Amino acid sequence: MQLTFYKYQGTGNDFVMIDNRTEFFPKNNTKLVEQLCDRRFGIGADGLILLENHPQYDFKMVYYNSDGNESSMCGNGGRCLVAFAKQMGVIKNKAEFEAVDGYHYATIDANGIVALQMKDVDTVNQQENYTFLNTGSPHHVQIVNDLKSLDVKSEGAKIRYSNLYGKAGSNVNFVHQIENDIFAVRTYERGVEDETLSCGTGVTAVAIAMHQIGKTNNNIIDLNVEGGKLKVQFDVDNGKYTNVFLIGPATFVFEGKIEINQ
Ligand SMILES: N[C@@H](CCC[C@H](N)C(=O)O)C(=O)O
Repeated sequence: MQLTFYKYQGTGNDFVMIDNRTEFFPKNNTKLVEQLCDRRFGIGADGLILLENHPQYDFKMVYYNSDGNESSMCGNGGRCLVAFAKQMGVIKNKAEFEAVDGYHYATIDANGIVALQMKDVDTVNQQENYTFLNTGSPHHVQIVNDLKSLDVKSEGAKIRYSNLYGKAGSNVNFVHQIENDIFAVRTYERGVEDETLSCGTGVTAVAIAMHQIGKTNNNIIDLNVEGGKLKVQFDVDNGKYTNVFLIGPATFVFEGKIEINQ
């Protein structure tokens, strides 16, 4: 059977998009998702996303990591899915959708900049050398001295598989402060098991963590990632972060057809 796919990227975090409103896609076929995401034997991507119908909202998001497993929220994927839904004619300039972590609202402007509302955060676990929080996905956030030369894959894997996070593991973000409200971030992603060029829930976690530990007092924060630039803004009251928005480009790359055996 031939599968039509669309490839998107958000600051270099790339995704295979599939319009599954007719529910044709074999959702439990882990091997198939893994193969479609494979950069040598498939299309190549950090994750795969299904656009599905929703009874109440504009659409539903189903997200898989490149290892083929369905996972927790993907911020860049959510932003790319909004752009894809626009391309498919499902939405115009704003969207309401459901993802694994609940309801999301988003807007998309004429330049393809997507502002995606992320879940509220009211628990930030601050430790001496790191901060842990969940922004839809679990994130370890750690400030490092030499971000440029850090071996993110091996240092990230050590933390991801450490006793700290048990079987579920965590994504791991390494951070360097550039200015009061500007941070550089490199992320090791669980489920990709490598560094990716950007992680949306990751930079959201970094922005909130840096505010919570007093590295910045701004509520609009710039995040420089390997694949580009993102912005996170939020309201904060007594340690509770609300109206959290992840803002940045979501870009269509190409579309195609691929032969699959189910
Ligand atoms: N790339 C994502 C995060 C995707 C989920 C993550 N790999 C996990 O399994 O926790 C993002 O942009 O947020």
